[in-house]
Amino acid sequence: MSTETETTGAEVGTPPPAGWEEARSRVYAVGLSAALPAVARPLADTDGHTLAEPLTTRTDLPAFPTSSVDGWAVRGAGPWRVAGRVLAGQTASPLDEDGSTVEIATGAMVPAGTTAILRIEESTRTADGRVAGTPRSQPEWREPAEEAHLGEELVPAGTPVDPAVIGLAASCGHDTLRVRRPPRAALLVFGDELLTSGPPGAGRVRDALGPSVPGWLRRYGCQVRGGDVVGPVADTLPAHVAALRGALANADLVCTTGGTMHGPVDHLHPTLEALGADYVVNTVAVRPGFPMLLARLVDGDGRVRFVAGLPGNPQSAVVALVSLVAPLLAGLTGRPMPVLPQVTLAEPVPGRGDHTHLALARWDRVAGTAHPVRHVGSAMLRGLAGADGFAVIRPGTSGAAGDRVPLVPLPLMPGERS
Ligand SMILES: Nc1nc2c(c(=O)[nH]1)N[C@H]1C(S)=C(S)[C@@H](COP(=O)(O)OP(=O)(O)OC[C@H]3O[C@@H](n4cnc5c(N)ncnc54)[C@H](O)[C@@H]3O)O[C@H]1N2
Ligand code: MOO
Repeated sequence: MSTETETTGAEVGTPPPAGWEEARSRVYAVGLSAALPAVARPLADTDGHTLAEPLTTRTDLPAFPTSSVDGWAVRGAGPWRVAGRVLAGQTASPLDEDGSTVEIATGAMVPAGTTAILRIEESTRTADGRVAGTPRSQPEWREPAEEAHLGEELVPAGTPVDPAVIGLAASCGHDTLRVRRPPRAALLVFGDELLTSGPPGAGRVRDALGPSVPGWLRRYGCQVRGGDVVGPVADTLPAHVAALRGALANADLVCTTGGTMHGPVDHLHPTLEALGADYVVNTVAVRPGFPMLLARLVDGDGRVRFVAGLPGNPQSAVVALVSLVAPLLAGLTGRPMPVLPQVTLAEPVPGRGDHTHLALARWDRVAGTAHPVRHVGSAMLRGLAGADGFAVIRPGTSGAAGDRVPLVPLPLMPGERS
């Protein structure tokens, strides 16, 4: 296996851990260079995809002068003689004579020659059947190109496609969009000590990651199918190699949990070596989560897939997701590198020496403050379940109340937490 940095001397062949920010940018750049192919998809099938090119409008928006009320399109001074009717969806004949009007529906094309539109509820009829009333002074129709000009860029490439983008694309004439699909992810859980049901005890713990990591991956926009979650995989090298080979068949990204260190039954590194992977990042100077890694495999036909090694301690596994997997997925889908919000620490947070400290915190978005939570050991999940993200305490510093620091958010959905 190739390693891209020099050795420390302490352990020949082992590169020093990457700095946390350096690891994130390296992973993002490698993801972007392996971005998923751009494909044309029918509009209704693009939710959750990413725009591979800017969204531009195929017409002026609106494409024609459009009535914004039900009423009378009039020409000149009233009362007006009724010359016909124009409904939404029809092309309107011009109003040729002063003193004439056509009944007009909301959304209908405004006839050429119209000087005003009179709302239906503000109109009356004269004894001889003509229309009378005083049109409001402000225009009651939308001018062509009021919203956008033909060819104008409305949304940049790299934007996640959501219902608002889909609606906009439809309204300006698109049948398909060029998009990158959601990455497909798989999960392998390593550890013979793991139970998949019932309470822990007698040296065994419940697998907390098999049931939870797919939900985080989906919240980051991945597709994870039921059959893509495998484990616990037996703690032998052949079982690991077979499981990883199988998972890589259909996935852009395989996450593994546990086995990242060099204990007697930690097989991840030899497995990666057996499959010919190379490291993008191998350990990161962050606590918790230090042994996290990202490796890359390139097929004979040039297809690139990634393996994210999440440490076995459950909170550390989530730290690896927010630290490495999130920027990788942004790169793979051609989205921008996630920008971290700045928050004000509400309480002091200790540093972790030369390492970045990711400290679980509740984020008060209104006040812009981060409040450290309790129960934050790397083997614990209690603090995580009440947190919104991790406050970032830079190497060689500690956080004092009032300090401004970045926060890495958990990919929670609206309505989750407060
Ligand atoms: N000699 C050293 N030992 C360890 C070091 C070190 O620097 N030197 N680092 C520690 C750190 S930091 C972490 S994090 C862990 C990472 O270990 P692995 O990724 O190899 O994970 P395991 O050894 O398989 O498991 C660690 C821990 O987590 C529990 N675990 C594993 N999978 C799950 C799961 N799916 N659900 C719940 N709990 C899980 C496992 O039972 C262990 O308790 O290494 C330290 N050791
Ligand atoms: O860094 Mo380990 O990931 O402390 O638990």
